[in-house]
Amino acid sequence: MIVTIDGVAASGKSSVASGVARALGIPYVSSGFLYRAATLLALEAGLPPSDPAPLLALLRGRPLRLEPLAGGNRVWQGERDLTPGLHSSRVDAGVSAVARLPEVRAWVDEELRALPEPFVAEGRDMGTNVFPHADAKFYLTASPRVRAERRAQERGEDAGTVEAALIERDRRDAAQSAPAPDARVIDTGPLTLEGVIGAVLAALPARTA
Ligand SMILES: Nc1ncnc2c1ncn2[C@@H]1O[C@H](COP(=O)(O)OP(=O)(O)O)[C@@H](O)[C@H]1O
Ligand SMILES: Nc1ccn([C@@H]2O[C@H](COP(=O)(O)OP(=O)(O)O)[C@@H](O)[C@H]2O)c(=O)n1
Repeated sequence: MIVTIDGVAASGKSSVASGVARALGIPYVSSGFLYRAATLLALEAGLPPSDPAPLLALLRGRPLRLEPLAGGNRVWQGERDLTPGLHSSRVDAGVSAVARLPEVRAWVDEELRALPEPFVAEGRDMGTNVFPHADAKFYLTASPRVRAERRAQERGEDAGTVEAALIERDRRDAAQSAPAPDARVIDTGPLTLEGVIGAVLAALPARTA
């Protein structure tokens, strides 16, 4: 059984996916962590985002492992835990360019499709491209201002600066981010986190919930 939760940046995907997964007693999978990990490694190695070959060689030479824990995902490269470095402003700013590369998308898709069911998968194209046959699909939205205020509070940053960066990342991600035609779209703006998790759980087909 697969439930997909896609949406724009900071719309609540990982918090909602985690809450839904806990309620169902299954793991959740953050596809963005793999894009972020690839970006971190590219930045560390000084690789240009326009050239996928050296990055793919690096990813295949020292494979990454996504650990889909219910409370929060982790990404490992051998014994090194990459997770603490995945949410810096530097990775935020570079990730869309890396995620645009078809070779990197194929690598992420392959990693995700190898994971054992059941799980809740969150990202941008889980319901459209990676798991089109998912049992239930959701797409989360909220205004840039609401999302910026939430993320600024989480990171202790200025809401105006965060909002500008979110709008720019939405623009760069537009090509790889769209609701599946059969996804239920939820505006999380007027809802609490618990409210969104409840709405998702209430909309699951009987055999899934
Ligand atoms: N409906 C909501 N109401 C209030 N805060 C929320 C809601 N959904 C998410 N948040 C908060 O917004 C922030 C961003 O959520 P997150 O799950 O990281 O989003 P995403 O995975 O889409 O980037 C977190 O601090 C989270 O607790
Ligand atoms: N399925 C996915 C997931 C993420 N991504 C890319 O990875 C970036 C980081 O994703 P994320 O889900 O961790 O980001 P947030 O929305 O949590 O800020 C996005 O801005 C996209 O560029 C993607 O292209 N496709």
